[in-house]
Amino acid sequence: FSNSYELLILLREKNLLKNSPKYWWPNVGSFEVVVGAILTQNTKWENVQKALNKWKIENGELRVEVVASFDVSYLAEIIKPVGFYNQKAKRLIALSRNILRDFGNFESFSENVDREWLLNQKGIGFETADSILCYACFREVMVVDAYTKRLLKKSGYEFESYDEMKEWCERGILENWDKIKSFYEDDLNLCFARFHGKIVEFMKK
Ligand SMILES: Cn1cnc2c(N)nc[n+](C)c21
Repeated sequence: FSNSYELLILLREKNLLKNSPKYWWPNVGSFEVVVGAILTQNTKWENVQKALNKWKIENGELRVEVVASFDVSYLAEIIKPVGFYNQKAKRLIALSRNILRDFGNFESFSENVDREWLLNQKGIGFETADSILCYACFREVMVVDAYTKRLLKKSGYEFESYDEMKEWCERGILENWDKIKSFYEDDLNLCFARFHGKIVEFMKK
């Protein structure tokens, strides 16, 4: 493939998201995605699901107001399966408090947050910030991760930086946006959400 549009076409034929939620990440558009994006750092997704399921059994749906009120030891106990649980608990509580301080609630955060604000939060780097923007805030931005890097490297592409790889992934598709729109029946096509999900599922096989 010579650009990301052609890569998307190749991946689409493999029907990689048939067992996944519509936009791949479970509960897109929710605060749960923000939590999952932090929890999944340096661990397997299965561990994140374990921690989230345990959490929801005890506390019901994840809400930013509730996390902001947790003490670190209580949250660390719940998220133990993901590793680095004290650090992640501290960061999730601080992030939740900053969301309430700067935006008032999750809905306003989802509409108004930008990458800079996220990158200023402790424990949020490029991949976590872009995951939150894409899957929690419905922004058409591409998430690139170790799977993306490996796939592109295998196909002969080398990049100097995260942002250069992200730009390559976005450019090819944006240049063919009119064709893309015809693929997806609904308006909210979150193309990059599916594209990233397909790459991860392809590389996990
Ligand atoms: C949402 N999400 C984040 N990281 C994931 C992964 N590695 N594998 C599968 N899923 C669904 C994931």
